This record gives sequence, C-alpha cells and structure tokens, in this order.
Amino acid sequence: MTRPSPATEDRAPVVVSTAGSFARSVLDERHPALIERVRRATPYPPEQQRALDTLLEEITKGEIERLDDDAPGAERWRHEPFYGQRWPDVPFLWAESFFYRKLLAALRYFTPGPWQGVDPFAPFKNAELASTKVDDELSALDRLPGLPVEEQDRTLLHSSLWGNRADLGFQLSTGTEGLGERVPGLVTDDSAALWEILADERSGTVCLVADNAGPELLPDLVLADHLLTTGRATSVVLHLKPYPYYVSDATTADVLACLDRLSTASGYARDIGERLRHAITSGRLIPRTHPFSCAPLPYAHMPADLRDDFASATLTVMKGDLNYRRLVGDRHWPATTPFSDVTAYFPGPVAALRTLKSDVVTGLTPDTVARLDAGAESWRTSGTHALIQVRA
Ligand SMILES: O=P(O)(O)OC[C@H]1O[C@](O)(CO)[C@@H](O)[C@@H]1O
Repeated sequence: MTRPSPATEDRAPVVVSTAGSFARSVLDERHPALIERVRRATPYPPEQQRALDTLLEEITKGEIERLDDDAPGAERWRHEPFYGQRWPDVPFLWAESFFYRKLLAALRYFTPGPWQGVDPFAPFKNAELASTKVDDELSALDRLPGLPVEEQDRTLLHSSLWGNRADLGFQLSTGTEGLGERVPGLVTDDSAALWEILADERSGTVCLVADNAGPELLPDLVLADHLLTTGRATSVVLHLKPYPYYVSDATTADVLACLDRLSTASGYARDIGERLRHAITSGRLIPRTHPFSCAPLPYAHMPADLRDDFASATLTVMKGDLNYRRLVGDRHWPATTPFSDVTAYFPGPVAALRTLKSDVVTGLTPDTVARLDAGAESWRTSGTHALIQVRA
C-alpha cells in the first residue's frame, strides 16, 4: 500500500466542524434532505422507516455509531477510529462515505430479502435520464460526424467535463434551477497535454473513472466510444461504483440504462449505442467495480491491484469532484500547490475532468486565484467553474 508523502500528511484534512463551511452544510442540510427524499421516492416498509428515523437522529444529534450489518465488505468499517465521536468532528470524506454506507444498511440494501439490491436513488436517476433535456443532447449528436476530428475531440471532452454538473447530491442544496451560469473558460486547461498522451502511437488502455450516472455518464460513454473509434484507445476500462453512492454515482445498472437510452434513440446516438454494446461484448469496453471506489480514502491509499490497473493504462481519466478530492487528497491545499506534486504518487498519467463543487483545488496560478477571489460568487463550490488537469 502506497502512502502519501510526508508533505501530504502534514496538510490539514477537510473536516466538517467549521460552522458555515461547505462541508458542514453537506452534513447539516444535504444528508437530512436526502433521507426525506429517499422516503418519499420509494414506499419502504416500517422496519426501514424506523431505521431511517434512527439514522436521522444519529446524524443530527448523536455520535457516530458502528454499522450493524455484516454484509460483504462491512468488515472494512469494523476498526475505524471515529466511532463515538460527533459527526462534525471527523474528516469530511470519511463522514460522507460512512453516511452513504449507513443509509444503504438502513434500507436493507445488502440484506438478503425483498429489498436487497434495490437502488434507493434509482427513481431520481431514472427521472433525469428520461428528461427531454437528454433527448435534446442525444439529438445534438447528429452533428458530430460532420465536424473535423479536433472539433469532435474538444466537443466530446467538454461535454464529458460539463456533464459533471449533473449531480443529484449537489442539486439537493442548489435545486435544479440553483446551478449558476457556467463560466466560460476553465480555471485551468491541460487538454492539449491530454490529447498528446492519447496521440501516442502505442495506444493502449484508457481507464475512465466514472462519476455520476445519467446526464454525466452518457457523455462519458460517448467519449469512450470516440476514443475507441478514433484509435486513441484499444480498450477502455470503465470504473463504476459497486453499490449506490453519493446519490447519483454510476453503477453497472446505470451503464445499462444509458445503453438502452442510446439504443432506443434515433440517428447517431443510436449508432453510438450499438457500437458501445458491441464494445462490451467484444471486451473493448470493460466495466469494473472495485470496492475501493466506495472507500473513504484518497487514491494515495489505493490497494495494489487497483494501482496495477492504473499503472498499465495509457491514461487514467478521473471524473468529477469526489474523484478529484480523492486524487489530490481532501486537504486544505493552497490553490497554487502544483497538481503534479499532489499526484506524484499516482502510478501513471492521470487527468482530472471536474466542475468545482467543494473547497479543494490545486494547480492554479496566483493570478487566476486572485481573479477568482475578487469575484462575488463562491467559485470553489458553486459548480460554475471547471478544470482539466493532467499529470503526464
Ligand atoms: O458528483 P461529484 O462531482 O463527485 O460531486 C460530489 C459532490 O458531493 C460532495 O462531496 C458534497 O456532497 C462535493 O464534493 C461535491 O459537490
């Protein structure tokens, strides 16, 4: 197991406790709101309703209690140091991750019986995927084959990047209308380096570490198809979550739902859907669900088998805010800390495609930070800004 450098360990982790902080608002507002939404979306029986009451009581007034299920994987939570502490006093990444695991336990997601494997977030994900906005995005793909390849590259990279705003956890506090206007121009843009890595003649595997389902996963899949059809990748390993997580994170079921959506569309979207189905059956698009994908740990602590996966890839693309926090470490870095320093441990070339939805950021120039800080909005957390960062 690789440990982060001492410099990484020295930097304070993001904890929840600071009143008025972004992290605190997630625990105080988003998590209770999510429990209520889950209750309303699915008619869970009394046992689960009571377990939800208990969880709500614990996260709002109580101390962190141990998991009380023994589902596969539960043992990884047995020896955590935070039990008995108050929720706001522990690292943000850990608190969020444990909350999602407890929510699933309350809903009997892992317990053999009628509710096993029922995704509590599926009603929200399905509604998003069925939206007319998605119809419009799929129709817009008809224009793609008419564009020069460089323009296709840019369009598909940016739609995968900005697709990251489609995050149902985020919408719990902003509302669907609450996302601010996208700010044109990225806070940092290493896309030239990204295409350079992929232009290497010895093209190989690209690892695409997915984030949200539906409106983010669709452009991710379209990008995967583009990499395969243009020969930038001989195969794409698509890392998904092994169980529902952070509301809208993509699971295998969500990939299948996207493929259905593409295949039942018309025009070029349908062609892409057919190619992607074939890519899976022929082993060129490889879904993977590593348990570490739901671990409350930074990638610096990844296990050897996952490290080997990333080490053998031409490029690993990390999608989204949570993957970014885990990639650089969920710590209070000065925003000018070089991205290449904080990702030096990563076993191969890595790219982050992320809209900014939490406090953590690295790799910005002093001028950019000064300009952003001078603006009125909370650029770090509002989802209005985005970045493409690469460490070759
Ligand atoms: O879906 P993403 O981009 O990983 O974002 C996850 C979101 O959840 C948070 O962890 C807060 O719940 C933020 O970091 C971010 O806004």
